[in-house]
This record gives sequence, structure tokens and C-alpha cells, in this order.
Amino acid sequence: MRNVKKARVIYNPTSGREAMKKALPDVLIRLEEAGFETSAHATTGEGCAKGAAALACEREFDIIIAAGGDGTVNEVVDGMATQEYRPKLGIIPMGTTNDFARAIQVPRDVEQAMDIILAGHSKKLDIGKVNGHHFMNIAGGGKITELTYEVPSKLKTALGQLAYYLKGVEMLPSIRPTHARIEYDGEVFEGDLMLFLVANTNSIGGFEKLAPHAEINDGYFDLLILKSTNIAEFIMIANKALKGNHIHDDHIIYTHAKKVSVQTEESVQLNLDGEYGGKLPGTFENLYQHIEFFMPEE
Ligand SMILES: Nc1ncnc2c1ncn2[C@@H]1O[C@H](COP(=O)(O)OP(=O)(O)OP(=O)(O)O)[C@@H](O)[C@H]1O
Repeated sequence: MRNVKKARVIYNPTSGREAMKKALPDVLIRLEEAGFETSAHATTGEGCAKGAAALACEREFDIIIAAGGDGTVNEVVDGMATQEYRPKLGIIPMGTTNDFARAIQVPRDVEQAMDIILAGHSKKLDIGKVNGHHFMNIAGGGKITELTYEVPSKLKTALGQLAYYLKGVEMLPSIRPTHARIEYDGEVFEGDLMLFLVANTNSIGGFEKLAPHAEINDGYFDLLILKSTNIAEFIMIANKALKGNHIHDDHIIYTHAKKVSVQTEESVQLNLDGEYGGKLPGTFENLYQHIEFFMPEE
């Protein structure tokens, strides 16, 4: 009997104003027409996409398609990362934030995203791991990064990314530095910092130039440490960051690293791809070319 290839679509029915509910039949038809035996899994809440992705690996699907926002892609990657067999992964960006899709040049258009998957060009990309969780874009900590998930998700949906910034500005006066020790590939920073970021891509919620040298398949993170500043300096550096000019500032350490260990005296939350990711301490490891993604040919 002919060996038919199998595709599993894992989608968040609530993301992007429920857009996938309407798009799903066409997605399934296109996959079937391309020769895939296709099935779909609608997520029901937190952790669901992770479990579905792990199962699709165990059942040896040929491809997985994650349809949703960064949260859904993160869960799918997290579910796949610990599996021995990992199918190729396609993305249909549907969320409020689709930073990772943007990083790999997958447009927020179902037809075009499907064109990319069915064209079949794929690339093995790095992902990050910390304390047993995985991330594709960015991990970070420090009082400022704790802002992002204090924005209620309803507000996030209604106002999109603007909500992050409004909340950020409102919170600025309460941002304090944190004492930390960071070891990165044999070097050490010890001192007060406002935030640290461990970036895998340069696509970070509107700040496209925050980690301007980040390459997604080189086995390295971009590590960015913002040392202690006052509010005026902080705003000045944030403005520079919009253009990528912050990396030469005296308050910034910006370098490459494969492995980064962070310890803090006080309790600091971790942010993984924009969501709460547990607490420090943590050791960030770059998993070199760990997952193969469908993406446009360069
Ligand atoms: N059926 C569901 N109902 C409610 N929440 C869900 C459902 N399925 C998944 N989720 C939650 O949605 C999160 C991912 O959202 P995703 O990133 O795909 O979309 P989004 O539009 O960016 O979401 P948000 O507006 O919350 O940022 C998952 O981590 C999960 O907790």
C-alpha cells in the first residue's frame, strides 16, 4: 500500500478573532489536495497545544502546522522539543502577536502561509531552553519585563501591542534595578541591572532592532544586559533601541553566547516569548537547529 503522508493541524480557535474557525476547511482541503491525510486539533486552553504537539510526534506525523499566535507556536515547540522524532513545523500566524512568524518571514495571511508550507522549503532553526521550558524568540527578566503579562489579555486583544507600551509608561516610575550574577560562555557580569534579554531572533514585539545581530540558526543567543539606570537614562536608551543604536551605550552589554546562567538575590519572574515562564535562577541553553520550520526560500 502507498505510504500516505500525514499532517496534523493544531490551532487555537480563539486567537485572532476566531479567524481559524473560518479558515480551517480551506486549510484542510489544500493539505488533502497536496496529498496529505489531514487531521486537526482545536486547543481548549493552556497546555493543550503542547500535549497535542507531543502526541503528533509520538504518532509520527510527517508535518505539524501550528495556527495561532506566539503563545500557540511556543506551546507546540515546547511539546515537540523533548521528542526524539520531530516532524517539520509550519506556522499559520493568527494571533495578537506573531513575532516568531515575522522572524521567519511567514506573512499573516492564511493563503500565503499555506503556500509557504506546501512549497516545502524548510530550515532547521535554533530554539532556547531554560528550566525545562522552551522558547523561540526571546527570554528575559528584570522588573521591566514583568510588565508585559500584567496587561490583562482582554486589553491585549483589544488594543494590541499599544497596550504593552501604555502599561509600560504608566509603570516606569516603579521600575527598580535587580542585583544579578550572569555567567555567559565563561564570562561574568555581577551587578545591578534593569533587565536582561536572551534573544534567539531579532523580532521582538515592535523592537525589531533590540537584538540586531541575532541569527536564528547559528547556535548562539544574543545576550543583552541593561545595567542600572535612572528613568531619564532608561527612556533615552529605549528611544535609541528603536533604531538599534542602544548597543553601544555604556549601560549596555551586548554579546553572543551559547549558554547563559542567571542568578538573582530577590525573586524575579522569567518572561518566555511574552508569557510568564517561571522564576529565576535559570540556565539558558541554545538548542542548535533543533526544529525544522517551513519558511520562504531566501
Ligand atoms: N480554546 C481556548 N480558549 C481559551 N484560551 C485558549 C484556547 N486554546 C488555547 N488558549 C490559550 O491561548 C494561548 C495562546 O494564544 P495565542 O498566542 O495563540 O493567541 P493570541 O491571539 O496571541 O492570544 P492572546 O490574545 O492571549 O495573546 C495559549 O497559551 C492557551 O493558554
